[in-house]
This record gives sequence, structure tokens and C-alpha cells, in this order.
Amino acid sequence: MSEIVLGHNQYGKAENRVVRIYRDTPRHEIHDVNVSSCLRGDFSDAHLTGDQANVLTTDAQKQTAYSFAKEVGLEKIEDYALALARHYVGDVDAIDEARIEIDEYAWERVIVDGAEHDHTWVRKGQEVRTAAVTVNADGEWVVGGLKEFVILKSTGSEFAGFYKDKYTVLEPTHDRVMATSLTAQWRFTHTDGIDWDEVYAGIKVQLVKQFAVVQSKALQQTLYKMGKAVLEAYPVIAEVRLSAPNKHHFVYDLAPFGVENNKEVFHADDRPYGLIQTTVTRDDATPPGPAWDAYQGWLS
Ligand SMILES: O=c1[nH]c(=O)c2[nH]c(=O)[nH]c2[nH]1
Repeated sequence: MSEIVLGHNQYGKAENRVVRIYRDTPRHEIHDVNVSSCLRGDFSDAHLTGDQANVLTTDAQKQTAYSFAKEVGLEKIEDYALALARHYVGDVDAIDEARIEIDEYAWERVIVDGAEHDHTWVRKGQEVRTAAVTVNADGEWVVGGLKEFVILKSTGSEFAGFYKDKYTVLEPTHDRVMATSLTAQWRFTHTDGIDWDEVYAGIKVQLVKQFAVVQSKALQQTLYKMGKAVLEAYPVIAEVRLSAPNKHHFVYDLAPFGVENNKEVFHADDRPYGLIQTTVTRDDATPPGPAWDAYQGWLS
């Protein structure tokens, strides 16, 4: 008979929706996040005997997330996440490792009578900025990123010369629409003295540029070039991971109506979609440790 044992476990408070307003001057600032805290450590008893003595409640984690929005501030999600993770590992004995995952929603000031308004914004829909921070006794890891970044080019994309079997019906193309909703994550080599906002903005520029300028032979090639450009431009990045659904745009058949369609009218298909995923790394990158050990998405 095999013995049944407790395996990896972790717990926390997922998706605290924290909004911090800075209102010390008439021109307010807003920071809007979805923050999840995840704790790893000596929690066997909670599972095996029901003894909760070591369990810092998920409710306390929620309270901490809100209080740290004031105590630490929320100007930089990476700094806020590091502060939370350091607090859990440093202050609670049972906790060996803390993982903080944050999505940040950007807001943009409305324009009233030609001027930016002091305290009214509209949601900026372009992408969600992400951060994932892990702290344990051996070190600290920060992974920055973005997701839901929808980007499309109307030409400059090919897909041809692929392997063919008896089910292959796809026609090769040297001129197609390429579109995706990009998720990108980048692992920092260290965590001190980094201008998180500058690196974020610069990496976004690199990702966009490669998507636009590369004469793409495949989404795979575009993703590789994106990751490579980020690593070339930013020595503080050790590794980039990219995940891109191929949002297929099919030329719509207008022939039944006697209407010519020279790649001018498309059906934007919803599903299924190719899902292309690529890691680009330095051959001498420091080991990732637990940098990629997810909380949200652990099973995916
Ligand atoms: O860029 C692409 N990569 C693929 O692997 C693939 N497969 C497919 O059918 N279309 C595409 N496009």
C-alpha cells in the first residue's frame, strides 16, 4: 500500500482590489491594483490535524494589503510588493516564502476645457501592468510584465514553408494580418536601485518596435525577436517569457456577391487560436529560483 502524503501547498488572499488616492495637493493621483498574497512554509498541521496555530489568516493578509497601501504607498507596485513579501517572511515565523502578484490598471486624466482635470480619470485600456515578487531566506526575485496588450499589423507577416501532413490544408501566405493579445513577463537580475517605471516603459517600446518592424515569418520568430531586443537593451533583465494567442484574421469571401476582396475585409476569429509561447534568456543568466512559481495560475 502506498502512503498518502501532503504535497506542495500554499495559501493566501487572492485579488484584493486596492485603490490608493494621493490627495495631498489639489491634483490627485490614483493607483488601482489587484493584489494577491501567497504564503508558503510550515502549514502541514493546518492540513493534517486542523491546527491553525501557524496560519496567518487570509483575512489578515487582506487587511495588510490595504494598510500597506498607506504605510508603504502604492506608487510603484514592485516596491509595494517587495515590502509586503519582506514583511511576511521577516515577521511571521512559519512563513518561509511569500509571493505577491499584482495587476495594475492604468487611469488617464480627462481633459476638461483643454486642460487635464485634477481628480477625474477614465480607465486606460491599453494593457494591464503586472508584477510578481517572491521573497525567501535565500533571496528576492522580481518579475515585471504586461498582459492583455492587443496589437495588430495589417501586413509584414508571413507563414509559409511549414511541415505538411495529410491534415494540413492551410495555404501558405506571404502577406497576412498578425494580431495578438500579448502577455510578457521579464525577470530582473536583482531588485535594488531599479527604476521600475523607466524599465517598464522602455521594454514596452522594444516589444512594440519588434512587432512592427520585423518582417515576420511566424509569430514564433516575432516573439523571439521581441525577447532578444529586451535582453539587448536591458542588462537588468535575465529572461523574458512571452505568450501570444494568434488572433486569426481570415479574408472574408465576398466572391458570392461579385465583390473583390484584396485582403481588405476580414473575419476576426475568436476561437480556436494558436497559442505561441516562448522564453528568451541569457545563457549565463542566474538561476530563476522560485521567480516563476505562480500563485494565481499555479495549476495552469
Ligand atoms: O505564426 C504562426 N505560427 C504557427 O505555428 C502557426 N500555425 C498556423 O496554423 N498558423 C500559424 N502562424
